Amino acid sequence: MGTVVESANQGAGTLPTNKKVTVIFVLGGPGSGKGTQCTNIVENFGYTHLSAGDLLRAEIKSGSENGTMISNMIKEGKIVPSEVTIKLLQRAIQENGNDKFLIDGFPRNEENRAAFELVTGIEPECVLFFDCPEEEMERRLLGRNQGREDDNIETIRKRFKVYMESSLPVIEYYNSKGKVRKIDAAKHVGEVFEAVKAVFAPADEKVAA
Ligand SMILES: Nc1ncnc2c1ncn2[C@@H]1O[C@H](COP(=O)(O)OP(=O)(O)OP(=O)(O)O)[C@@H](O)[C@H]1O
Ligand SMILES: Nc1ccn([C@@H]2O[C@H](COP(=O)(O)O)[C@@H](O)[C@H]2O)c(=O)n1
Ligand SMILES: [Mg+2]
Repeated sequence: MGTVVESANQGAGTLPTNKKVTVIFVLGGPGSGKGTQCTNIVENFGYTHLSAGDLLRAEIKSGSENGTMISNMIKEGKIVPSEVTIKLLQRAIQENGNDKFLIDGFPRNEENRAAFELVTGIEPECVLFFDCPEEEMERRLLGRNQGREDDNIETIRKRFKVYMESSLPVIEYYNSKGKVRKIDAAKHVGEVFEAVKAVFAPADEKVAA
């Protein structure tokens, strides 16, 4: 498994205001544990976590003119038009003092991927892929209990279908570019994080540990 080495240019992108940032995309099926592991990465490696789903849910709560459309899409497990999600991500990056971001749950389809690259010029440093069997993801989502409107069996099945048809091809695209770091996400949280740490910790630190 490769390591994440911060460098001046590789994997960094420049936003319109010339803010130079390092971005890691965090992908995997619904309930694979992306948010859980991002919290661990933030605490240990100084990244800022941006969840596309959380930004969309906050946009609904803010009373935005797009709120009803976003809410309907989420209830149906569908992917919101890229321009909406990218604007939210761009704003969050610009407003944050950090220059290292975990972008969780994005890009979700080819349109997300291509539009983000075109608008921001950002290429991810790497893609963390949380690989988990569907039956385990279903069990986790049904037990999550966070009041999410899409954590019901009907919507969960739609989300799995969208994941298989639209999101997996994006992971395959990055895999073909050698950017994917695949993690077995079916294990316990602590074990999954051990595998995540191996991606982030530079090789010399691993030897010293
Ligand atoms: N390795 C794990 N083993 C068991 N339960 C887990 C594990 N990782 C996360 N969970 C639990 O599974 C549920 C889903 O986790 P999480 O919210 O991190 O997934 P996610 O990939 O962000 O999902 P979504 O795509 O729906 O946002 C949560 O209740 C979380 O506590
Ligand atoms: N790039 C994205 C990300 C998410 N959505 C919508 O939000 C829902 C929840 O996303 P989570 O990552 O929090 O599970 C998702 O099912 C989509 O409806 C999106 O449209 N585009
Ligand atoms: Mg999540």
